[in-house]
Amino acid sequence: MAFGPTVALDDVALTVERGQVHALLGENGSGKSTLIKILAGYHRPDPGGRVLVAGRALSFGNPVNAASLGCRFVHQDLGLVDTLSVAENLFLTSGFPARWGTIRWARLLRAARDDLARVGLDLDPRQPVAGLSPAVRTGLAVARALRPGAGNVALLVLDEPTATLPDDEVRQLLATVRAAAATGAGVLYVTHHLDEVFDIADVATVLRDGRVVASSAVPDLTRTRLVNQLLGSELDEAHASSQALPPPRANAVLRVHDLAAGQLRSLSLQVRAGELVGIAGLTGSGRESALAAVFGAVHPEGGDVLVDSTPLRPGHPRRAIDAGVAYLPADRKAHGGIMSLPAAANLTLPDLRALWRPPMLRLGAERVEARSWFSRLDVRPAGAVHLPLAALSGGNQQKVLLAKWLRCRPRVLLLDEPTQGVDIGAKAQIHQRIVAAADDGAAVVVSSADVDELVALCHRVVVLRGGHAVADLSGPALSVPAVNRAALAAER
Ligand SMILES: Nc1ncnc2c1ncn2[C@@H]1O[C@H](COP(=O)(O)OP(=O)(O)OP(=O)(O)O)[C@@H](O)[C@H]1O
Repeated sequence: MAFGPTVALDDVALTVERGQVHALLGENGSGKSTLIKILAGYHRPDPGGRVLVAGRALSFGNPVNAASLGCRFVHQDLGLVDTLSVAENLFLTSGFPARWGTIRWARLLRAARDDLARVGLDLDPRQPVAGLSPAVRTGLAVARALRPGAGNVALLVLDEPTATLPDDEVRQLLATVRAAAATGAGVLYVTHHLDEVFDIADVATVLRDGRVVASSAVPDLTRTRLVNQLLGSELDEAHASSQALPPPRANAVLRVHDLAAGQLRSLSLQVRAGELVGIAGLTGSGRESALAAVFGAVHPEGGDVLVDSTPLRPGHPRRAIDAGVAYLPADRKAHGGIMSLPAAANLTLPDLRALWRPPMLRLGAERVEARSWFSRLDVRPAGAVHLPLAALSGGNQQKVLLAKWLRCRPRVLLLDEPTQGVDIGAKAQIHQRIVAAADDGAAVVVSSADVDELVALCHRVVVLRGGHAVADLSGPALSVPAVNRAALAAER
């Protein structure tokens, strides 16, 4: 299957067995999403290929046929309705049990309990979805996909279900995935996390440049072998992420005092020029809203933010940008970029001054600049600056959005989940760029569910729990177990 000159998939063959978890891995842009979109009936591949589901041929470009053959998909966007209950969400796609035009609630609740038990979820089906943790929400989407009322399930496809989940929630979700395979469905599981492959997968297939480079039984694999299959060369993973950090300067650039927003009750923080500070915490700890509140993307309920001793006006992101603050949000599709605009335009959007020759924007110069950032962050395909952002793979979109803020040479760089969806090689490149921005004098704050990432990347890590900072770890006290201990300790 090709998009113009880009061959996204080339002669791909794989078999997912019933009752097994089959991991699908590959660098950003290697073709994973394209394969899933073909299975889901979204893309029609070039003639010649075929897909059999439980022995029956899939009719390409036809989502209804994919569903009737028993293919189910849990995409990164889970498609849950927050204002409805767990039970109502379960029945949304398959229809509610009804008699004489009235919903039979008792029957619905009974069936919902069975659906939840099938994937090991201990939930009250009457509770609203809005209050559920991300892992439980994903588990609920899995339970919905496996509902017997929705027909026989032959294949369950999960697209990076753990991309931004904290460790303890990943464990919870993996148990749900195991339970899903135990129901007899074949599970195709897309991930960038190698640990998960060894935790739950029976088989791992690796794509590179649209081709299958290896398909191995997981017991026959080692981590090094898998990394080599992914990257096509040796990569010293430890070296890639843990690097000697340049020391921070003396002057505090960012001062946050008693900030409150959403689940964040009180955050006070000083970040010096050249300093990399991590923010850790479980779902609900206040971590998710912390950086958005500092930037003003959400209106804080209280507190002050100062950049170089000048207070920012709360809830006014444009003022924050003018003061030299850059913010990469966690949800790149909703808030991070404009998917329909070319990648080059996304890159230059926050600061067009150098490209503006009234009454025209110098589009040629914009492309030249975008190409140079593409090469610095190894965005692929290298010549794709003119393509809409939506046409880049997820990990490459993330690199473009990071480049957009690095280009502004911010005084304060706020990064929410900066390496979500990026492959292990690209993660190391992104870390190097973030360290370079700090070395250039930026005060950097990184919020991430990935504690390994924070410990490898930051001078110190502030741990949030119950909306408050409960630990500030640095030097020898900074380690993955220490951060996890602080994040998990009993609520105050
Ligand atoms: N609609 C499209 N138009 C043009 N090119 C596309 C389109 N969709 C995908 N591509 C290209 O096809 C290739 C494969 O992309 P795909 O999204 O399948 O990668 P992926 O393995 O899912 O990557 P990631 O891990 O970053 O999500 C990439 O080079 C991508 O830019």
